Amino acid sequence: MKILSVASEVFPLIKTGGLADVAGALPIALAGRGMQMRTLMPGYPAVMQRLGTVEVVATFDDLLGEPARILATMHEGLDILVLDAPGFYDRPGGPYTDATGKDFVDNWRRFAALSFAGAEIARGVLPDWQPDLVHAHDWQAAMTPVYMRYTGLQHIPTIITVHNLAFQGQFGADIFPDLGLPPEAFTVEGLEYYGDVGFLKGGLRTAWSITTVSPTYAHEIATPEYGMGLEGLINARAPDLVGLVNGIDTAVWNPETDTHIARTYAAGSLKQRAVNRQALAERFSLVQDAGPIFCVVSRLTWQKGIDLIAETADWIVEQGGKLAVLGSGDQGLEGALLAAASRHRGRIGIVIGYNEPLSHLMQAGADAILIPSRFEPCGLTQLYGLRYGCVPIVARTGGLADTVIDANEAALSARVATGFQFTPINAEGLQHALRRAFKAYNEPKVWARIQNQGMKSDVSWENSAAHYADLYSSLLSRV
Ligand SMILES: Nc1ncnc2c1ncn2[C@@H]1O[C@H](COP(=O)(O)OP(=O)(O)O[C@H]2O[C@H](CO)[C@@H](O)[C@H](O)[C@H]2O)[C@@H](O)[C@H]1O
Repeated sequence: MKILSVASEVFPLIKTGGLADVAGALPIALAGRGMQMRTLMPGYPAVMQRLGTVEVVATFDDLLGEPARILATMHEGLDILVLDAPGFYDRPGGPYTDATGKDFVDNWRRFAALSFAGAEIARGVLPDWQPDLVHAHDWQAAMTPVYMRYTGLQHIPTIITVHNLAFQGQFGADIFPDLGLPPEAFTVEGLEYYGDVGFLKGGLRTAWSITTVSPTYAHEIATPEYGMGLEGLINARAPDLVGLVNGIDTAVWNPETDTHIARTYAAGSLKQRAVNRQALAERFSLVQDAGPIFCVVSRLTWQKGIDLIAETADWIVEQGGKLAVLGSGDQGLEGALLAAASRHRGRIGIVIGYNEPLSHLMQAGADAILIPSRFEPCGLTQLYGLRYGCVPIVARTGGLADTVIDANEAALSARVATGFQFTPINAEGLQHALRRAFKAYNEPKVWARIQNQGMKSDVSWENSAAHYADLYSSLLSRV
């Protein structure tokens, strides 16, 4: 089976968040099941620099206003198609924002172009490869099924995966004439969204099937509380919606072989973690005492509940805990955390920025990872935590609820507990979970049992890849 995946970021070529991890790991997991997935992504400067040998497989004189080419290459086992369109992608900044962090004003055109190219590949513009099915990720690729629907390709199955409904790609109606679509695409059956153009809305309306990244989130987004205005549409499409929990790349995230950590270890040699713990404490200038180190690796945003961390930081220190935070994002939250760190030197350490190797050391050295998200479609850092014996303390929402087994009395005695969950999602809820975590931490046998059980959890792609493969097959059987 030939599948085209379309995504705006793919690890290890470029990553700003969890989407990249998933877009980079799923093709490899599917390869073992006889599926050939090629991934179309934009040629940002960071991507172009990393490419080895490329072959030009298609050219466009005018792709929504710019000349463009599609380059084919293999990169660390991934079959990549790069959309090389310098007018759209060759500029300083990140994938979506300029160097000052502001969204590019032409993001609608940049990602409509990506989607347009995806639809052209589905039409057969590559010399010897045409996909049987197209799988688009998030709003940046969501126009792919829209273009396919309105340009005569509706017979090819399409899937849109929602990694985060909060990001919808909504733009003024004035862009519509430049999208190269027939007028009927700007109706409630297509792109029209409260008078605007909604890229994700259009994808959700036109794709054959919708997936999101956990069963709980699939239920949640059908409610006004989590639906972000799209709950009506999500409900209407409920028969075509499924929640499939993400896996992680267990080769990249493997404490037995990880080259980013100070000492490798396995479930049977958890004592070796102490070396990583010490390296972590040094990196964050934390005192070396017996109190637990809680870490946070996250975008620093309201979604991720980082304000709850700031609110709880003093209390954690009072209880004898330490806090190591790696992340960047909202300036107010960065400021609040930096202020907490300067109040508690040696007890709270903050690194502002994005640092992939350091994120590995944190999972390998911290005792627990805090994830107090207000909503969390799946969450990956709790899965890394499980794999690394870094006990996850999570809000009971979305994929966090689906992947962590709360250490309540029953789960502890049945030896199935892998972490701590809390609700309501506020500072009191978090403190309550932390109180339970401190107690367990002070009973080394109990803590080790939770760590060990977590390390036994299946966080690989095996299960999910099988579900995706079944979904692809069932869609193809409808052709
Ligand atoms: N400062 C930093 N330095 C280094 N690494 C950092 C970092 N900040 C974050 N990361 C890394 O970025 C990734 C973030 O993953 P999350 O699951 O939290 O996803 P995110 O909210 O980006 O994505 C969305 O998509 C994913 C994938 O489907 C869903 O799991 C999630 O719920 C949804 O919100 C992790 O690999 C994490 O280690």
